Amino acid sequence: MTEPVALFDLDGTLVDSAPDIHAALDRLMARLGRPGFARAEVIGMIGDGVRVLVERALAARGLPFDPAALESFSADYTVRAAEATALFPGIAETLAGLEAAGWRLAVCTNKPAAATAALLGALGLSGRFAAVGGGDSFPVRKPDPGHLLGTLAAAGGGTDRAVMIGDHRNDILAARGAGVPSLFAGWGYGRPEMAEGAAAVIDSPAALLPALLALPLGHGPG
Ligand SMILES: O=C(O)COP(=O)(O)O
Ligand SMILES: [Mg+2]
Repeated sequence: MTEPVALFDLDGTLVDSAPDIHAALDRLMARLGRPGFARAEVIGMIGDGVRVLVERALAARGLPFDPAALESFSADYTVRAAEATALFPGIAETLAGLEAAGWRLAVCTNKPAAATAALLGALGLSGRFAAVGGGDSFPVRKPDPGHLLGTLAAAGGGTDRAVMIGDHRNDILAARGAGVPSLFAGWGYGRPEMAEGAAAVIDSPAALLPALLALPLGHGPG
């Protein structure tokens, strides 16, 4: 039997990345001669991938979508994604605890693969994950279950022994579509109503490890 797989969302679940996303959006706005944003506005724009993020930011400043702005944001953000971004407190212990319990770890994020790889590398997490599925790794992305299923397959796992942990409606919907249970990361960027359909809402990373280990994920390896 394959090992259980924990599929983690990235932004707002493993890492507090809003400061660097915010800074990169403000730099884009400065280049366009527009004012920057408040942190809460930026947090409300995160979750549907970089194209939608830039689209929302431009729209908030009365500007139409522009592929050049998207390219400009992406080039800047990818090399500066880890300036202020860190794991949420308690996440490192959660990952270590899962590994010690024989779980495989994976990342399923709508953040593009290049920025994801740069960020995980800067945080010293490269190699900790059996698979990393970015927002442009597959033809589809969350909430499409194909993103989760593709990441899970790359991690060598099966839907009978996997769980998705995420802070956005898209994470919960992708899991439901894939037939995988999900836990809602209450410490993240999503609004409480986005948890609908999750097996449970977890309030802090410290509470995540016991919740994961208590899940009935088929029969254990031994
Ligand atoms: O890039 C986004 O919009 C969100 O990324 P996430 O899927 O890791 O939360
Ligand atoms: Mg997220």
